[in-house]
Amino acid sequence: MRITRRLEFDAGHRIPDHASQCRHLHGHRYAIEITLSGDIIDAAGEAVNGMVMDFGDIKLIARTHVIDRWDHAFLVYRGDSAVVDFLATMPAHKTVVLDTVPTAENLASEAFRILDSCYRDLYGNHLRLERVRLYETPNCWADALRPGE
Ligand SMILES: Nc1nc2c(c(=O)[nH]1)N=C([C@H](O)[C@H](O)COP(=O)(O)OP(=O)(O)OP(=O)(O)O)CN2
Ligand SMILES: [Zn+2]
Repeated sequence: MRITRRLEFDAGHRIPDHASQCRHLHGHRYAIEITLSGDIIDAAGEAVNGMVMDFGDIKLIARTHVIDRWDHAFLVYRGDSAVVDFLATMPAHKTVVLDTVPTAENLASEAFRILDSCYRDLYGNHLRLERVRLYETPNCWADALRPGE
């Protein structure tokens, strides 16, 4: 069984080498869809009975490890020194420095990398993260899958 939880957040970014508009500082209303697979838990009387994982718990983990860190932050590539240095001049600015340029593909990969170990098989139902889909705009998205799949 596969289940998916969608969350949204706002963030700024730029793609420094982009040939067109995306090299400028701008922002998006991002959406992230987290897909988990696992067996349906058969545990009468337990809060999770009949679920793969409680959607509320999927959200809580995603918020703790990704969403609350990225929401209303500027996502900047470590090598984009002009922007890294500029943001450092702003006291207490919410900046997330990444090892890759903040494309939809790289953000989806980074979210997958962070979240993979966060969704743990606590009920023996073979729970695992299957996919992180990251929408940069309603029309543009990237899917990060487990390596080799
Ligand atoms: N493969 C990728 N291509 C582009 C990315 C990306 O992350 N991966 N990112 C951008 C820009 O960040 C841009 O903000 C989005 O691109 P754009 O094509 O302009 O999307 P829009 O939704 O704004 O375009 P509409 O035509 O208005 O739908 C560029 N490319
Ligand atoms: Zn963009």
